[in-house]
Amino acid sequence: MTRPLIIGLTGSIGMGKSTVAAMFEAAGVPVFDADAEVRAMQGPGGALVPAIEKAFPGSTDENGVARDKLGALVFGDPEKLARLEAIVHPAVAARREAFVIEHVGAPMVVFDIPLLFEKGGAEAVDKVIVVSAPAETQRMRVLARPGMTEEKFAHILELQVPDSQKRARADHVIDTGTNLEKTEDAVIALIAELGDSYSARQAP
Ligand SMILES: CC(C)(COP(=O)(O)OP(=O)(O)OC[C@H]1O[C@@H](n2cnc3c(N)ncnc32)[C@H](O)[C@@H]1O)[C@@H](O)C(=O)NCCC(=O)NCCS
Ligand SMILES: Nc1ncnc2c1ncn2[C@@H]1O[C@H](COP(=O)(O)OP(=O)(O)OP(=O)(O)O)[C@@H](O)[C@H]1O
Repeated sequence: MTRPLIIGLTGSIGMGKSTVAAMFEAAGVPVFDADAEVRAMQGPGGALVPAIEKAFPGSTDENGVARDKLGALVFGDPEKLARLEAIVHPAVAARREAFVIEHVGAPMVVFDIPLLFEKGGAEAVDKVIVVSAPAETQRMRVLARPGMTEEKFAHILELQVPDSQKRARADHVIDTGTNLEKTEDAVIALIAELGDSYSARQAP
């Protein structure tokens, strides 16, 4: 059986990636949510909790990883962030591979990966979709979130590949600067186009 077409879905903070991923899911495309996998493995009894406690003593409790505490420790300290990534990323990669095997026979699957360009992985997918909106729209969305500050937003942006570069490297860009209906129409049209490319791959 042919492996599904693997689509990497990415975009900078607040660009609407989660919303667009939900649109793919609603259209019947299986979506692997890297962030959700990380949260599950960092949650109560999660597989990564002991290793994270060992590397960052005091960063976990009975509810698993205290993400706000760990975030404050690692964002702003590249060496610590790299140490955390060395624990988290191989585990996510293993879950991703299991997901593909589970969906052999499906025409396509989406990997929702916030840091696809930042952390490598763009070469491990067949197509890259970048979700994007004007910078001012992104800014308004992000600053409206509870607990977000100008400083935190600026710092996260610094850690992320700029939107312009992501757009340039994408196979497809989904614009979320318009309304949800237009974005959904774009998602449906793209699924049809990618489905055609899958059929072509299967042709003898
Ligand atoms: C440090 C943690 C616990 C902080 O969690 P918290 O809920 O406070 O923040 P959240 O995950 O929402 O991240 C906030 C912003 O920072 C960005 N970000 C997260 N991890 C990283 C990273 N390794 N490098 C650059 N940016 C990052 C996110 O994309 C987001 O835009 C968490 O981000 C984490 O475990 N990160 C390491 C694992 C990782 O790389 N995850 C990304 C998906 S695989
Ligand atoms: N056309 C659109 N497409 C997508 N999202 C939209 C659109 N119009 C408005 N929005 C809103 O923008 C916000 C985007 O948030 P979302 O959580 O999807 O972003 P994200 O890129 O996943 O963010 P993060 O990387 O921070 O997790 C949502 O509140 C969503 O309702």
